[in-house]
Amino acid sequence: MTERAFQDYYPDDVSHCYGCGRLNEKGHQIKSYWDGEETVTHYTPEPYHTAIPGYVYGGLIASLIDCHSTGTAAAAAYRAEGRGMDTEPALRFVTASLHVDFLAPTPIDGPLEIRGKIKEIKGKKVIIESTLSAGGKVCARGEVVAVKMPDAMKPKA
Ligand SMILES: CCCCCCCC(=O)SCCNC(=O)CCNC(=O)[C@H](O)C(C)(C)COP(=O)(O)OP(=O)(O)OC[C@H]1O[C@@H](n2cnc3c(N)ncnc32)[C@H](O)[C@@H]1OP(=O)(O)O
Repeated sequence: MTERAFQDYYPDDVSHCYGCGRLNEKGHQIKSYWDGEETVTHYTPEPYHTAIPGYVYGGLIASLIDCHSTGTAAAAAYRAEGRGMDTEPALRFVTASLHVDFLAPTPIDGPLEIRGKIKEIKGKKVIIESTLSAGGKVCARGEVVAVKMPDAMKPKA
C-alpha cells in the first residue's frame, strides 16, 4: 500500500491551498511524509520558476518551506496526541510567521528536497525548522511558526 502524504488527509474544503492543496490544479500540490523524526518532501521546479536564469525564484522556495512546514505541524500535532491524521477532531494549521534565509543560489535543473524538524510543540503552536537542498547542498533554511487554524478562517459549509 502506498503511504498517504500529510496533505492527502486534508478534507476537501481546505485542499485548495496554492502550495499544498491537492484540489488546486494550478498549485504546487506538495506531498510531505515522515522520515523518522524528520519530515520530507521533494519538488522539481519548472523552467518558469526562474529568478535569474539557472536559479530558482525565492518565492517558490518560501512557498515550499511554508507548506511543508504547515503540513509538518499538523502531522506532529496528531503524532503528539498519539492518533492518526484520519481521526477526529481535525487539526489544521496556518502560517503565523515564515522566515527564510537564502544561503546559496538554488539550481533549477533538478529536484529539491525540503526537510522539516519540530523545534517546539506547545498548545496551539508548532515551530518548524527546515532546510531546502539541491543536489545534497543546503541552499535555504526556514523557520515557520504554525498556529491552529482560527474558527474565523474555517470555510463556511
Ligand atoms: C489546512 C491547510 C492550510 C494550508 C495553509 C498553508 C499555509 C498558509 O499559507 S496559511 C495562510 C497565511 N496565514 C494566515 O493567513 C494566518 C493569518 N493570521 C491569523 O489568522 C492569526 O494571526 C493566527 C491564527 C496566525 C494567530 O492568531 P491566534 O490564534 O489568535 O494566535 P495567538 O493566540 O495570538 O498566538 C498563539 C501562539 O502563536 C504565537 N504567534 C502568533 N502569531 C505569531 C507570529 N506572527 N510570529 C510568531 N509567533 C506568533 C503567539 O506568540 C502564541 O505563542 P505562545 O502560545 O507561545 O504564547
